[in-house]
Amino acid sequence: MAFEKIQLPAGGEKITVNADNSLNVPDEPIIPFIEGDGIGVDVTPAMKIAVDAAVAKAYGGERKIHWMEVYAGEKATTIYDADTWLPEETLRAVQEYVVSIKGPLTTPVSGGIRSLNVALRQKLDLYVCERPVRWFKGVPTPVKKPQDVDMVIFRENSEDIYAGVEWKAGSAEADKVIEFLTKEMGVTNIRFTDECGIGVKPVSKEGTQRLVRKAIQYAIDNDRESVTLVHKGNIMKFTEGAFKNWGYEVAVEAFGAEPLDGGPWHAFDNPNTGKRIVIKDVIADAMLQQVLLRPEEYDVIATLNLNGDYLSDALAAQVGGIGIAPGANRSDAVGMFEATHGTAPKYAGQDKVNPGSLILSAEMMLRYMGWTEAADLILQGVENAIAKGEVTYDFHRVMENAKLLKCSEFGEAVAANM
Ligand SMILES: NC(=O)C1=CN([C@@H]2O[C@H](COP(=O)(O)OP(=O)(O)OC[C@H]3O[C@@H](n4cnc5c(N)ncnc54)[C@H](OP(=O)(O)O)[C@@H]3O)[C@@H](O)[C@H]2O)C=CC1
Ligand SMILES: O=C(O)CCC(=O)C(=O)O
Ligand SMILES: [Mg+2]
Repeated sequence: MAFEKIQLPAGGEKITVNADNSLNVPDEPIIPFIEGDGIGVDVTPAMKIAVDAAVAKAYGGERKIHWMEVYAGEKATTIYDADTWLPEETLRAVQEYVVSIKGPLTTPVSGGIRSLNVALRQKLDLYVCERPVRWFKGVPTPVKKPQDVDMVIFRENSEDIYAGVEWKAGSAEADKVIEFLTKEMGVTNIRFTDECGIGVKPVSKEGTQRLVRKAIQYAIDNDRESVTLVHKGNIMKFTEGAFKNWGYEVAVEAFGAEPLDGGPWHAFDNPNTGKRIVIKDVIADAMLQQVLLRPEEYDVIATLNLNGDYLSDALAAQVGGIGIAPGANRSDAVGMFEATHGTAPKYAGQDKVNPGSLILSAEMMLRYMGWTEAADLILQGVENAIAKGEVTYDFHRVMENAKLLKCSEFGEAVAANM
């Protein structure tokens, strides 16, 4: 079906998906992108500069990305109409073209959609939010040994309190739910039943296990030593506690893990390398201090939606901040790559912020497409630019003798340093 507002690029083809969810990536794929609100106008063009340069250098003209702009957020309201934040054809394009990339989107202050970012993930069932956290030499950080931080967060992306099942204090709906809980479910410990907001936290076995399975498979494929299930199961027994139990269960049933020293930790041998992979769990508050004090003990992390949101920004700070923290939202085949940071409105349009987060998200995208040579060049470009002290304001303000670059100039520096 044709699109109404989305313009197809002059050339290029669709990426397609095989029955086993592997991708067929043509030499000239069409990649949809959402520019993003706020600093999206700054970081998205800088990302495209770096990616186009990496692809050109890696494949000498034999491969090329054809970018196709699709709309969401404030830009969609100007292209479609004032109430259209997430057009149906954007969802269709992202699904049909399989691999896409997006800038940050503002959560509208009013209107039906709670968060466009969350809505995109839920509508496309992008249930894995993968956020790798590693340090690049030369990046200023608040910790003494940032090189010890090398973790990959697998954040469950479709459930938990992000499902948005909640009712405003004083509404008829909230009152009705409170009445049901107190009168029919025997709940006696809602402290103040008047003017009380109510939220529901759904966490399912299927939702948990499909996420944990991906995290363990990642550990196998990438020769990682451990997968840590992060939860607050001591307090939220039937949601976060169940996440932990179902996580161990999938390790046993799908990967043959066995209890380690009587449990609860488990382990199994990586079928590719023969090395042991440990499955362990840590309670979420303790985890926030563990990753600061003993980061070398943590590798792949599998966690619920809200814990993953907190943990990914906290860990990003340890390696330089969210200006350089990348991410991917994935279903079994569809991948939408996006920065960890938001729209940083006070910097919008100033060509100032760090595009590193979106550039490194594009690096994940290229690797997902199997274009590893181009992905490696992106890493090289980022590493070399930073090592030379060519950085944006966020790093510059805490570095000595560095050269202050604009956002677009950092994109060009990545391209020049491959
Ligand atoms: N996935 C998404 O699209 C996300 C969207 N959002 C949305 O973004 C909006 C703003 O959220 P907010 O909480 O302010 O968080 P932001 O991530 O937008 O900004 C917080 C601070 O982080 C720093 N920062 C963010 N991005 C960069 C960058 N590229 N380079 C350097 N520094 C950066 C800035 O710090 P400093 O001021 O110290 O320089 C900035 O003020 C909200 O509407 C929120 O809902 C939020 C998170 C994710
Ligand atoms: O959608 C939002 O506004 C916030 C999303 C977010 O914080 C994240 O994805 O890390
Ligand atoms: Mg966040």
